[in-house]
Amino acid sequence: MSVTISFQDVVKKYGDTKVIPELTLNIKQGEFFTLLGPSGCGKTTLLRMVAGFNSVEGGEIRFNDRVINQVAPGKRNIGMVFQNYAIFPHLTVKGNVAFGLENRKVSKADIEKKVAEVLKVVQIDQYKDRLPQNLSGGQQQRVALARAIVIRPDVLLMDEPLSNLDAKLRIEMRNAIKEIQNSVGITTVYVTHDQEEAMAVSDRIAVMKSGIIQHVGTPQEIYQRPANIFVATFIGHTNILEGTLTKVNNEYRVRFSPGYEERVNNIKVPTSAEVQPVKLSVRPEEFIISEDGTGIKTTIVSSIFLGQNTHYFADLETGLRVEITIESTTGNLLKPGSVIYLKANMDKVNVYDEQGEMNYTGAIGL
Ligand SMILES: Nc1ncnc2c1ncn2[C@@H]1O[C@H](COP(=O)(O)OP(=O)(O)OP(=O)(O)O)[C@@H](O)[C@H]1O
Repeated sequence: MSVTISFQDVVKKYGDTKVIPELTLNIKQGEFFTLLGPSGCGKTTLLRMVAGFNSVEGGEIRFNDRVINQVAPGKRNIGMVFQNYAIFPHLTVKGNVAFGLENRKVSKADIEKKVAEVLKVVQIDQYKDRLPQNLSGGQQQRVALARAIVIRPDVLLMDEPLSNLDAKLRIEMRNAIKEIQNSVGITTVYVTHDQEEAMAVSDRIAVMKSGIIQHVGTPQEIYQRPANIFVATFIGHTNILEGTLTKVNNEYRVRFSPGYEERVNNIKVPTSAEVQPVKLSVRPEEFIISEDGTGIKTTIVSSIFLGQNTHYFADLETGLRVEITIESTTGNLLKPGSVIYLKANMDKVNVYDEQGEMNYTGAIGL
């Protein structure tokens, strides 16, 4: 049976170093939950704590209501998939998948039935008698996944399962993993440092930095309203511009510096300051070329034609280089040296305090 996983003030120390300080997080039953963050932020450490391979130095980890801090790894009913597959080279596909069940003393007839079922789910039943060396990387990863889910675990843990595959296969396999997880409904914790992969597979994502969760949300929430500038720049591309936020008659206006001023909706500011410096996050696709000579003055530096869109690099008068994505037209590309004026789609702009720690902007009709 699939379970909820909750972390309450969980601490991990290696020697005297706290790599995870007091982490609190709740993962829902059946959810596909991803830990995402740069190398060394503590994703694998946290996953290994759930698996029971790492000790817990403080707080509690629960499966449903049961505290599992002291439960041995073999008693947690967990399925695991790693980057290096870790399948047995001397066993056939069927033998690999049956292994966990044989260890659990399941009857022969039951093993046959369960293995056949799972091989169908992961779509490798036609290779059931092959040895792993005669399978592609993607097929081997399917075997690893089959082996993890055949025992009907309460929790499925995956640590960078796709990083050994080439780019095309990664996309194919991430779709397969998402579909398989959906069909079996096991609570899944997935670790990756690849933000695009995280967005593609997850119900929710926790973005981590230095052992601390920066933002937990759906892929849309995290992309559209990142909690702070670290998250905004880690997820997709964005431009961070300087500006000021002014309150006039209960209405907020943003001024890009240098640039122009425009009204913003959905702003919540904890201070009563009427004018304050802010940081503005504008994704490349949220710039609009202004036709009336007002806006943020920029000079085109270079362009990359990507088919449907053209990506430009341009310099502001301050020297700050920004990225702009514009739908390609059949006309000419903007040439290096061309001066254009930019405005931003204000509904999609994120307004942060001066430190970039707090997002003042509210939800976008999610
Ligand atoms: N056994 C250990 N002893 C001491 N420090 C460790 C140990 N394992 C990990 N660390 C440290 O803990 C921190 C978190 O490491 P962890 O492997 O969890 O990061 P990660 O986010 O999974 O990184 P990556 O994406 O590179 O795998 C790092 O600073 C790492 O150097």
